Amino acid sequence: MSENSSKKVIVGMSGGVDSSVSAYLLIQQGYQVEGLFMKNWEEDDNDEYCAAAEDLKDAQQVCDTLGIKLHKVNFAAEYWDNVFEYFLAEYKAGRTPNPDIMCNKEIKFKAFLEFAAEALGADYIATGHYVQRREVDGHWQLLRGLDTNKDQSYFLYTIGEQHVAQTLFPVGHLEKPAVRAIAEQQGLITHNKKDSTGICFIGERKFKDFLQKYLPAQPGDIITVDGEKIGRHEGLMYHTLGQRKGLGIGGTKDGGEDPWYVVSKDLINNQLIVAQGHDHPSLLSRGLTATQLHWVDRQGPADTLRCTVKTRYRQQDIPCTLRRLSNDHIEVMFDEPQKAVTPGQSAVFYLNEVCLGGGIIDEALQ
Ligand SMILES: Nc1ncnc2c1ncn2[C@@H]1O[C@H](COP(=O)(O)OP(=O)(O)OP(=O)(O)O)[C@@H](O)[C@H]1O
Repeated sequence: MSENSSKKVIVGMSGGVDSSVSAYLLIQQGYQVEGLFMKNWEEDDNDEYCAAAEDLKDAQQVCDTLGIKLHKVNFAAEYWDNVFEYFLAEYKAGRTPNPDIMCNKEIKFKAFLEFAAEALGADYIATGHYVQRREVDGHWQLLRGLDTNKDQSYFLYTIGEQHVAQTLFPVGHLEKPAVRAIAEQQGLITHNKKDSTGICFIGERKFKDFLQKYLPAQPGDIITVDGEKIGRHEGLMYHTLGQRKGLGIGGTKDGGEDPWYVVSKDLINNQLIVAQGHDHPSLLSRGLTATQLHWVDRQGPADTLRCTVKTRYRQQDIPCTLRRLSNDHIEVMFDEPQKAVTPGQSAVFYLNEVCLGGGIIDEALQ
């Protein structure tokens, strides 16, 4: 009998392939495995989008195939209060939030973890995230997933060492095609299910219509960096910095047909500020400041640190120097200027494979 057989693991079953294979691998490793499906969003009666019911059906079928129990829980109230309200408030403040990061912090590694430990007696929880963990001198580190294409550490930087210690990531050392192959071999119906996209738990809705249901749009002017009015926008919240498409404006007589890019938002005057050409200097930042910091080791760097940063998911690592301005405020200077550094998005720091933590971008430094 392996020592794992005395440990109970609750796997977050999303109805996707990664969590299906995670549950299978944990069973292979000898753990006592049960699944937990969360519902975090209540659809309207007339909502055409109801993927949650499909996902639950798939999760149940996978658990039946694997011969494990599936529990269900509803965290829609927690999601609304701690993720969705924040998401709306950030949009209102002219920023571009990342609700998936907040969802991991408040739901998967808080509500879910507490429920699994307290109500279901879990020793560990497990998820199908593509990240890894390692214990060094009695401290748990969060590492990037082996599959560089799928690495999800960017979304998990808010989780502290104690959460890493309590969580197993069974697919983090695998490449996605290998995960699908295992699912197929094991006859799991999720083996060819498409990867989820869209906002976590809200899904792939028409984003503009969805946001409009909650925040009234305020149309205003589109102004060039030189102060010339060149069009109208339907609402600042529909635009993000560095965005190229959808401005509804063509070229100008002296700028040729080069496309326009959003370089900033003037909240006071409700103006969208744009510049022409993808390499316009207004699109570039030398660095950023960030707040709402979370460090996996809970301490973070003492003063200054040479490391790398990602200012959005799937970005190449940017070499940088991080300097602490105060306990919850840092300045980060890039070795090379970067495009479209966006307030509200997260800056996540790495030392080689180790995800150190991160914060919310407050200001892009020009
Ligand atoms: N509704 C849910 N109930 C329980 N756990 C969930 C749920 N949604 C996501 N999770 C957990 O969080 C992990 C990461 O979720 P994400 O939405 O990023 O999906 P993913 O990477 O496509 O994984 P999967 O293929 O398992 O859906 C999942 O693998 C699963 O363990």
